[in-house]
Amino acid sequence: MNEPHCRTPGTALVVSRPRQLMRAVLLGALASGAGIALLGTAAWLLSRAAERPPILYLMVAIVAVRAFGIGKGVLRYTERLDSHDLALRLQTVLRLDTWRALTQSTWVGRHGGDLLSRLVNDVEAIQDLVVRVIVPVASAGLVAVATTTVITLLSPGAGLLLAVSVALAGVVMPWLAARLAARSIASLAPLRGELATVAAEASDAAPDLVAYGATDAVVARLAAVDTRLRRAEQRAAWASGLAGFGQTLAAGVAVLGGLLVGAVQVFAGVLSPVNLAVVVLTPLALHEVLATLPAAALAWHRSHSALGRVGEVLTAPTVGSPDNLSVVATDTSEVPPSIEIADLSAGWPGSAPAVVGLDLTVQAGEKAALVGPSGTGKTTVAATLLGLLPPVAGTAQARGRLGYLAQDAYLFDTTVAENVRIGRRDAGDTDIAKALARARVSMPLDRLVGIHGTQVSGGEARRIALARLLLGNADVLILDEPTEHLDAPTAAALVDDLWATTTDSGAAVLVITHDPTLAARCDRVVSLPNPPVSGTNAGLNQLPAHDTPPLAG
Ligand SMILES: Nc1ncnc2c1ncn2[C@@H]1O[C@H](COP(=O)(O)OP(=O)(O)OP(=O)(O)O)[C@@H](O)[C@H]1O
Repeated sequence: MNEPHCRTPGTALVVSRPRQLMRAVLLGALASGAGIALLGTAAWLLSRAAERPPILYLMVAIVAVRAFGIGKGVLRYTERLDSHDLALRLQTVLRLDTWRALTQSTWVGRHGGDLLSRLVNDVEAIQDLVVRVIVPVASAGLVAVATTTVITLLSPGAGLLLAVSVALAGVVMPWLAARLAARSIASLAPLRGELATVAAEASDAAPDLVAYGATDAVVARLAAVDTRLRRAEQRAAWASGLAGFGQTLAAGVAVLGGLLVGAVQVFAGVLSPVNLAVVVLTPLALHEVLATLPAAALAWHRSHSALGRVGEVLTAPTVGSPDNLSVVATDTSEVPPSIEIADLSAGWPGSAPAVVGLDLTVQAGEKAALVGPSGTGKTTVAATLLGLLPPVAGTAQARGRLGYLAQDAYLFDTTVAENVRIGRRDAGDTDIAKALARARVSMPLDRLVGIHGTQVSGGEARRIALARLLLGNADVLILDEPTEHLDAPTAAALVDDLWATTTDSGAAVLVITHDPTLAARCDRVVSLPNPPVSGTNAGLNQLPAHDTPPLAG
């Protein structure tokens, strides 16, 4: 079945399956109705049985009590199946849409590390929209109308009192709970995100914090966020407790009022004593159903804020997109691999371009070095070539099978072999071992690297990432600091191998580096000057390798 992949938040999906939603509401109403009817019929049966009629007069009621008792459970179970199915579908579509939106933009990078944990919580909170808000509220509304109608038919006065108590317990109290807890609920998800960020940061930075004796400050920060979160939760709990108290009062009014009004009617001879039990006890069961509504009102607030935040991500302007990759995958037996950058201005959203007016062509079999002081935009050029950033002006295009060695290449918490296999999913262990050997890694394939590669050295991590790249048989290579963290002999040997491989295959290679020795081994060096205050990169230099300028950083 095709789910709609709209870029509007998930309410559209709920509405897009109206039949399933209506079925869940109806089943919910029937389940609650069966519970209320069970109490009403049982009340009637007990009162009538006290009059000692022939047993046959009670048979229908006895069977009805059993049917309502069994039906209540079966109907509730089927309602849960239906509503959870709808909620999980909603979650799946939202997760996919959110993931797609995140992969198509630099949204995460621009909004801090808590965004991901907040988004996970938010998408989960949206599930409540169906399970805890729409279905319980709509089904409670239906049974409230039906029960009040039945009681009004038996005793108009008791029916009126019941209607007032329903309005109090089903509308006023949930509204009050939501109003009192609105601010705390809005702050819950951001606070949970903040707590997750501080905890993750504390764990990642643990060695530095211990070394600088800064653990107390981080623990204090954790405790402060935890305290704010606990207070917000307490305020929300207090509001729903108050609403629960109001609901109990409303239920008491319905029962005692029904007893008084009903008793008067019994004495007046307009209500049978048997029906008095029904008029008095049935409202109790109805109020049990209404008791879930303050929680529904709080869940609505939570889901509503969550939908707002997820919607913000879904409707954020796309910044960079793998779908718009500036890489043209071509059959390089017909068109040689190349990198072509013309009059490129590149930069990050919200900032002035880091690079202005860059022209650079790397032909097949050629190696060019992109150098320049730290922060001058070398990695930004690579991100633009990869299609992660749209060019601010000009063009940047890679033609061929692109391989990228990122400056901070990610290592997954698995084995060396699995980290390398990402370069080519169908590669066997022999190919992986060869790629590792070419990248000068001498580790068992099944060696675990730890979270973010924490169980290997910086140089080993770099070489594992390089092996991943080599496995992919790319013919356009962008290497961001390939010799970083390596000692001089290892770096030299690794570059020898890399050069031999890429020269044989006729690859176009762009090396981003601060290493003058590596830059000197390239055919050409393009130097990025410090970013201009205004105007263009007039000082952009293309020098032969032996004229490499002194590099900063
Ligand atoms: N994700 C990002 N969002 C916003 N700005 C960024 C981002 N990454 C880098 N920048 C900014 O863009 C500019 C260029 O950064 P870039 O990483 O391209 O420089 P670089 O020349 O590669 O530096 P280095 O040699 O230190 O790696 C810098 O001012 C940097 O602060």
